[in-house]
Amino acid sequence: MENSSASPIPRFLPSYLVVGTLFVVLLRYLIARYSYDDIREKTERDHRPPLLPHAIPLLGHILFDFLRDPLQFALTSPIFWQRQPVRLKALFQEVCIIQGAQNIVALFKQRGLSTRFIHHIFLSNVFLLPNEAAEICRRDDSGEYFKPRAGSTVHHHNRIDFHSRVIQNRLLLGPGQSALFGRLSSNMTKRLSCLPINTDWTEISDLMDVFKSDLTAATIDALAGPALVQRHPSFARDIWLIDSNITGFILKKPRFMNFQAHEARDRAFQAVLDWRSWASSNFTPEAVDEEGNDPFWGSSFFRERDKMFSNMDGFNAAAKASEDLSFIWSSNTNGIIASFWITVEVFRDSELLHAVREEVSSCIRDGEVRPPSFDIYKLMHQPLLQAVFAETLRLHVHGFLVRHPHEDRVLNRWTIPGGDWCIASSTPAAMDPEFWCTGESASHGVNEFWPARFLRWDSVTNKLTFSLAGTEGSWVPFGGGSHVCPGRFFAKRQNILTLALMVTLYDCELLADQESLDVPPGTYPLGSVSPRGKVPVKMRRRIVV
Ligand code: HEM
Repeated sequence: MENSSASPIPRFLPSYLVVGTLFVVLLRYLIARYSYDDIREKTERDHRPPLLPHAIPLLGHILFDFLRDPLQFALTSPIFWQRQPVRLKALFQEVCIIQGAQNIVALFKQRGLSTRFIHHIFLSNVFLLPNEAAEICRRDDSGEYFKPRAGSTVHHHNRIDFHSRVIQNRLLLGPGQSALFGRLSSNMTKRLSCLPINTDWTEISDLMDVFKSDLTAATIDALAGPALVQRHPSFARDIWLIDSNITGFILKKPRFMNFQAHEARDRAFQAVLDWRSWASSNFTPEAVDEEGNDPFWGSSFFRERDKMFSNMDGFNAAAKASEDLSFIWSSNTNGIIASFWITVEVFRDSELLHAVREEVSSCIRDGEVRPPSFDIYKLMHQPLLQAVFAETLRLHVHGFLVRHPHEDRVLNRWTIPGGDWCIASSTPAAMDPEFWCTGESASHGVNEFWPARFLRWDSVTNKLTFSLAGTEGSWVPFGGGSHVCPGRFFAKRQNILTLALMVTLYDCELLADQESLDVPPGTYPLGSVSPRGKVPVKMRRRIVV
């Protein structure tokens, strides 16, 4: 019989190894915990944010809860509720969580922090950017300003970040804005006043359908002209099928696991490819109107982008279609879902609805009620309407604002190491009761829709005024700094005009239960968050005199 005591490995060794490893892990954790508390208490400048203690040496923090439900994690994890920056180690990479309103403001003030990698992920994984063009984007380290970043060797014509922002800003913030906004207003008025609803109550199985079809088509027509949707009637629907599967695309879920979404993306991609080819072959310089737009490309924006991409290396027809599809998706997703919420929030509170209708009707031009024509400037400056818009975004927009500094950056008293990813979440900022539930809003919980958080009584004019003063770093639905959303004015107009049209033209009663309106579990927050379920309503046309 074999004697077990003859084994070369002593019997007690495995237990020693286990105990020893546990001891080292615990010791590391305690040291990290100690240095975290120590650094937290120091107030001098030039300190790296404390590294959150982690037990597993190489792997660092494995945030299973984050991966399972990122929005819930941002709402509840102490990591996001520190009011000061902290560092995490995830595999070999350090990540800085920037938090505390002043630190978020300081992050926005930094110049030249790249966000291009986010666009890359979306373009390559979701919108099928071909490899050659993706490589040009990946290599562009020249930054978004006219003067390229020191040390960058990228050719001027390949500076995609810079060139695309110039053209984008011209459309959304510069001379293209007034014609774009005019087209948006008239398309929205036409589409929303013709919903198949008469003066009897009509049940609609999901109010969101109105937004995903009619309002989406109005928005696409305003940007790209009517030909895209006319030639491809399923385009608006396909955009939303892509949207509801966006994380699957980002994570590269294979086609057999995501068949319907892949089919929708193929169709949407082919639609843009076809529309671009049609616009390019039919365009003539004589078709350009006095504002620089033409009926083929819909606006000078897509025409100028076409020229810009043609000057770049590696951009064939497929690459151009991928970029345009990505832009069309991003100009619809957040704004349309927010427009849905602003409408729901007002229709479900009869007192608020009454007050909103009063403001809206004061902006209808005399005698122009069928369909209503608004004094848009006046409409956009109504205090309650602006407060309702701001509160809608506070409650329903959740996202991570990501930046990648190449070199060390100083944010107030913290030094952020170059090369670390910086992540700020709009969620704790928007949901902090210590900020939002004070003064006259003290009795209104942070989850309550309470637009008065943004209203002040002006004792000089004796009028209510809307104000965002003091909310810097706390109200950040559009991000901030040089990467702040360029579509914010477009979104404001789209939201407030939607609300004005809906409350003027229709009565609407919500039939949905609270659960359908809740945030869906497992939400990856990428901006405006859709409701969990369908939102049935009954609607009827109002008799507008
Ligand atoms: C309620 C509606 C919207 C919300 C909540 C929203 C939110 C955002 C946020 C958070 C960012 C990133 C900002 C940052 O990193 O600091 C962003 C970027 C962007 N948004 Fe919006 N957005 C909205 C509507 C729109 C619309 C309507 C358009 C176009 C018509 C648009 C076009 C863009 C573009 C092109 C960028 C990239 C800017 C850059 O990287 O420089 N957005 N948006």
